Amino acid sequence: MKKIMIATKNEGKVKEFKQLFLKYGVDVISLLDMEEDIPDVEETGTTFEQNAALKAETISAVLNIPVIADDSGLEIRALEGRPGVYSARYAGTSKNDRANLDKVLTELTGVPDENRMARFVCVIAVAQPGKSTFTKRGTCEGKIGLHPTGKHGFGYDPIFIPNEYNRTMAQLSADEKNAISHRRNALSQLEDWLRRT
Ligand SMILES: O=c1[nH]c(=O)c2ncn([C@@H]3O[C@H](COP(=O)(O)OP(=O)(O)OP(=O)(O)O)[C@@H](O)[C@H]3O)c2[nH]1
Ligand SMILES: [Mg+2]
Repeated sequence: MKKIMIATKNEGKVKEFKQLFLKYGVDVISLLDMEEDIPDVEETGTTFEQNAALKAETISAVLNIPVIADDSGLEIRALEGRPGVYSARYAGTSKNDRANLDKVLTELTGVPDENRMARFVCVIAVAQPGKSTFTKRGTCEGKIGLHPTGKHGFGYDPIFIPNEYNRTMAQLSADEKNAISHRRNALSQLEDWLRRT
């Protein structure tokens, strides 16, 4: 089976990519599979595209193989797009999912349902030795609920209600999330590259 390295240490992303790549006959490996410890790539960019490219290119250069990376996050209209690229570390550098979503809910206290619009964004970068890096962006539109609900997924899934659903992303099964997610929508745009690789 073909193998692809994803430059991430996020278990939630790895699990989803493993399932999403199955239909392309690709086995996903990640930094969590590496024996030697690979230091975190500092996410110094101000856009998802910059950070995804930074992670993919850094790890591709270290391993000298093609690498893809995912930079993703939640953009909330009433918060002018925050937490955005800072989604993983919104409540501090310890990357605590629960603290992050509690901070969002606190900031949205008193904001009525119709003003709680949000979108998940996922940018996938592909870095290959000797070739130019390219990126693809997928989104998933929805709104922020009033309370965390559901136990599937990761991150902000318990407070994100996708459009046309009355359940949070964390109440959807893995298959249901993978059919509509920002990650699915970004990966779909890589199909040509996957066929050629
Ligand atoms: O509810 C969610 N469902 C999702 O599907 C999702 N995708 C991303 N996120 C949030 O955005 C951060 C990404 O930040 P991020 O791209 O820098 O990743 P990360 O730092 O966790 O891992 P790495 O890939 O950088 O190693 C994550 O930590 C999450 O908080 C999600 N939340
Ligand atoms: Mg990160």
